[in-house]
Amino acid sequence: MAAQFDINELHWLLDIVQSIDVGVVVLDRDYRIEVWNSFMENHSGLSSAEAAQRSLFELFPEIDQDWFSRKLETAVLLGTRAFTIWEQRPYLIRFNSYQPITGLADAMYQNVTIMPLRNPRGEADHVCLIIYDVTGIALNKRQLEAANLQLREQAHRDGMTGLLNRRYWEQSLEREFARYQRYETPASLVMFDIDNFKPINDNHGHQTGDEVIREAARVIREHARETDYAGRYGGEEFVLLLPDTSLQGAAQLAERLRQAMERLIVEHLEQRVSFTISLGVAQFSEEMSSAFDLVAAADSALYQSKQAGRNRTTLHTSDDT
Ligand SMILES: Nc1nc2c(ncn2[C@@H]2O[C@H](COP(=O)(O)OP(=O)(O)OP(=O)(O)O)[C@@H](O)[C@H]2O)c(=O)[nH]1
Repeated sequence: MAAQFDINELHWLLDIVQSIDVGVVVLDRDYRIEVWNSFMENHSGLSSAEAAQRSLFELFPEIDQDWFSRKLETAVLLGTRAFTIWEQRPYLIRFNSYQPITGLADAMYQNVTIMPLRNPRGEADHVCLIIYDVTGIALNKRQLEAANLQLREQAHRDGMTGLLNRRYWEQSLEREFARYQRYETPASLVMFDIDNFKPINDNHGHQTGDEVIREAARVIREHARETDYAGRYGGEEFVLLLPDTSLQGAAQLAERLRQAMERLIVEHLEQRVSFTISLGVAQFSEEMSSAFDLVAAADSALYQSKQAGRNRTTLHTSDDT
């Protein structure tokens, strides 16, 4: 009677293992498959008869054999469970993901438990793998991370132009100044302001004025390097901080910017507007005690450009201070 009960129990357990929504695989010590439940059948397209006695590594060459066998052998040696998680490796076996809404994941993300199985003599002569589909969790986390990154990025940007906003740009300036003080790496600043911008607004309207500002920002982006810090400093005032750049290098870039802006025709709401900019260029120097001394130096050079008739570049030299 008791034996009959045990067999029933075994049947139930087998039924449960067959139908649960996680992958169950049993391997012998040569990595040949002995148990392959219906989750594994459904996702791999291989019936348990087709998988039986086949080597896991032959059937799924995408498995990193060195890494996986090291993990599994350690679990057997220590007689404890081991785990692999999607954050370290997205999956053990590449299964297509059928996440209905997202369409973001081609492959199923998996967590895997590796569990040594002992025979009645206490020897771990088989290993059970339990494979969890964690695609939903992984995607949620990835989307959240991407959204947070985007939010952080947005918090650093000026909404109209996409350039760095003044607050973040000033933080970058202070970091660059600290680097200069520590390692004496040169850095220069190009600061410019659109000439006679008020009449552009007055004659063509505020929206066209905005478009001019956006176009000027686009030109800066075209000329700046990845490592430069291009920011909108005020209404129609822009800053371009150039790490590892001498005054002369910055002056060349300033002239290229000036000429590019001068050539530009902004077409907006059936209006065609051209404009010029006045620029000031300065570099970090020994006598500067704060990062903002660089802004003051470039600003005073910019002021000289305005005084001298606009549409020109002025370099700040130490004599000016
Ligand atoms: N359309 C638009 N106008 C802005 C924005 N921010 C500032 N302004 C305007 O820009 C104009 C700047 O004018 P001013 O500082 O007098 O300088 P300017 O007319 O460019 O003359 P100079 O700088 O001396 O060549 C002001 O009329 C501001 O209202 C903005 O985001 N959009």
